[in-house]
Amino acid sequence: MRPASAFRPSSVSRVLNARRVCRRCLSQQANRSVAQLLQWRPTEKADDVVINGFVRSVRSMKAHRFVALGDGSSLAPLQALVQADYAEGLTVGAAVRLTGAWVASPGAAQSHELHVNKVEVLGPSDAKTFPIQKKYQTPEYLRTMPHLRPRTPLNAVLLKLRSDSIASLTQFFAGRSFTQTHPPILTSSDCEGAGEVFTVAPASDAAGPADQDGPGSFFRSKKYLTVSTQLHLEALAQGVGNVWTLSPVFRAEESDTSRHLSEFYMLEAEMSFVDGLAPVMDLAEDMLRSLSTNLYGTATVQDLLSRSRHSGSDLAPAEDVRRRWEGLMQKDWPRMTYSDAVALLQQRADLFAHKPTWGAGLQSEHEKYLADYVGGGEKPVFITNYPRDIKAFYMLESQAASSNGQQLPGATVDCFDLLVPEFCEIAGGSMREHRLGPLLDAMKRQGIVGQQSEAGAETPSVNGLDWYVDLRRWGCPPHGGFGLGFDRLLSYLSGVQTVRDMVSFPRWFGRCDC
Ligand SMILES: NC(=O)C[C@H](N)C(=O)O
Repeated sequence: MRPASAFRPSSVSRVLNARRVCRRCLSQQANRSVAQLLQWRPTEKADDVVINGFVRSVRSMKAHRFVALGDGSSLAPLQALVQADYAEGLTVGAAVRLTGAWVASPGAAQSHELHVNKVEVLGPSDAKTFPIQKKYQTPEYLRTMPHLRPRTPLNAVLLKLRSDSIASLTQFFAGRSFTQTHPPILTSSDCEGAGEVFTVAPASDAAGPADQDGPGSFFRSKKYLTVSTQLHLEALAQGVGNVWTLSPVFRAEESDTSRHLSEFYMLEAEMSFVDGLAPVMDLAEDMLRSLSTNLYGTATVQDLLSRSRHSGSDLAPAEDVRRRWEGLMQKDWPRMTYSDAVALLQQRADLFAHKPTWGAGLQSEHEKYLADYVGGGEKPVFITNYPRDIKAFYMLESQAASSNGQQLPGATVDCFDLLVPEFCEIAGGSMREHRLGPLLDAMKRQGIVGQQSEAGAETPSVNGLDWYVDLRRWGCPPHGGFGLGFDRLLSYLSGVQTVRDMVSFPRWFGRCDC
């Protein structure tokens, strides 16, 4: 315990010199963050430093209090020393403004601390009922109060990682002259054809699904929340060339897993006049390498990587997460065809619960093996040219026979899944079928073309996708693109084990709390 006099405000006026002017600039900055202040390590005491924040914890000594103050800008809190007689209202959760002297700290846990001479309680908090505590709280418990969870230091750093990532990606695409677009959220069709759409209707149509389709309904036919903006991006790419978006998408999957959400952000890019799959994969690879290289040295990422080990298993060990960043920064990610991948898996069939079979989708145990084995447990891996019959109708049939020589041209499609170690798939893309006839054939094969023609229509009804078919009628160049699960990527890069804890307000099967 230190004597109270050690943090009494100094009234000694000092001669202004250049260094002092600089210090005054920082001390008077109105919106300086805790992170910025923690980086400032002056050798002399700096008076009149003002900081806003929330009280994370209070440790009471006889004559004074140690207050840990956070504002979401860093995992580490700022330590403030407050005389006991100034400390009224300094309770856990309170929003406060503290003014004092910024001085070197004798404690080992921090280089500097604030010796407070003025306390303003701007938003009081009843510490007895405030549910967020400094001690470890399980992710399951914190998920029950998503409105308060952003106040936890980890959630705040994750929000910063998200923001920094968006800034970096925006810069990447602008540097390549991609146009950022806003495709619609309400759509007329299920893009992937997988039937995992939410329908949209006014609350006044609550009478039932029958009311949501037909001339009496709000939109005069059934509408959905988008599952992927790809189809609209294809239309936009015909207007302005290469395009991208970061949009919310919605999937009514009844999967209760750590990797699935009902609402998530998908980064999607579409390239126009592109002759093959390789440039599309190059774009995805360059984008992720640029993102990881740009962000690795930032305070946010270093904060995440230097965190102390949590007592729970809700965060991957920092050294594993560091390896993920390093893997993304490496060049020349392996690319392997699905046929070669299945052949490789079949050699190790003894390892798997599901037998690897050509023509079936890869199970996550297969993807995990491929990511670990082909990518050496570090580099992401592209698996390409999956069988046509397990992929979406819009993918371009491969012109060559399958790489194992056993399948004819057209048995596979020009597509890829991007697998990362531990997490498996984070992105998928393809060349799109840009020719009218083959596209209609694929839609028929997959049962997307409706039974009866709409009155006066020249072609059979294609379940709300007539406009998509139309894009092939007038100047449709070869094109392709990909979609990347943004929240899943951020989970991978932060070490958060479930995507539900990556998103502040997660929605998944059975849960949409506030
Ligand atoms: N833009 C894309 O290629 C993403 C694709 N439509 C998907 O949902 O996986």
